[in-house]
Amino acid sequence: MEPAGKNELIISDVTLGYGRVPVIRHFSLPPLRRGSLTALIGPNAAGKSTLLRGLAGLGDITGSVRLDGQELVGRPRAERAARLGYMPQTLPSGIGLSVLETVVGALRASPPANTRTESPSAAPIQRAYEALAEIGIAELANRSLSALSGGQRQMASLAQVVVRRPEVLLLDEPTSALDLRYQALVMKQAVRLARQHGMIVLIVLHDIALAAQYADQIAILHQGALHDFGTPANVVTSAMLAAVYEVEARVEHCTKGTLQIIVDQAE
Ligand SMILES: Nc1ncnc2c1ncn2[C@@H]1O[C@H](COP(=O)(O)OP(=O)(O)OP(=O)(O)O)[C@@H](O)[C@H]1O
Repeated sequence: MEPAGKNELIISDVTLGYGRVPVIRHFSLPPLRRGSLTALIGPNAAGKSTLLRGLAGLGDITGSVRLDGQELVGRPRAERAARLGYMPQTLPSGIGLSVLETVVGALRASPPANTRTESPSAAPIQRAYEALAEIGIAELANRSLSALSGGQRQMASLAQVVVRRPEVLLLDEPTSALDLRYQALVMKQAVRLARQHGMIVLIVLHDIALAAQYADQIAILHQGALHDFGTPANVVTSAMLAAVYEVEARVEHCTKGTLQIIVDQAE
């Protein structure tokens, strides 16, 4: 029998915010398994970014975050960063550096915690090239990061996280600046990283249809608390959209588990 919490990320009773005011209050999720992709959705200012930052070790957090049964809250930032890869919503411009240099820099700053990589002994530059090729932007390797478009920079930022092969991927709106092709590419890569490398992927999305198409489960955050958690088919409902987003909308289920949300424009 597996020891308690093995292969799982368990978030329990987490509270955090800015100054004295908590944004996230007593937040818990059912265990997130290795190999799974969970979408975190919710309205603007619900606290999604705050939660991801707290999980990544940025900001004072109380409660418990256990990975493989080991408590992460209170552990040194570097240790957490090695196990949890975090892609922030606001991306650094990396002035003067090429995309490749920023990916090498990310790898050197926070080397993988273990050797669960295909080529653990490969040189950082080779690994960085591999990461860029893996997410489909090898042609950007020698471009200056600060000269990229918003979408290209988002892809480069993803490469900076993926290259480290963390056990947990925390991605804050990684598709917000991407066109349709790259949205699908990023979501497919996220699923692949979960399945092939046993990562636990937690990804903030505003596009509920995209979340429903790719996520194994969806967590809905509303005013700093968990509103619901479950499979897309179970949690994406007209009642949820009315309660959480305050919109009148229909949810139409299409083929292959996809869905369409039609918002009633009438005031
Ligand atoms: N640095 C900060 N200092 C003080 N308050 C903050 C800070 N960052 C965010 N907040 C507040 O915390 C709350 C949650 O913000 P957060 O960015 O986590 O929401 P979000 O769900 O990610 O929103 P969005 O979908 O708009 O990105 C908001 O009320 C916001 O004003």
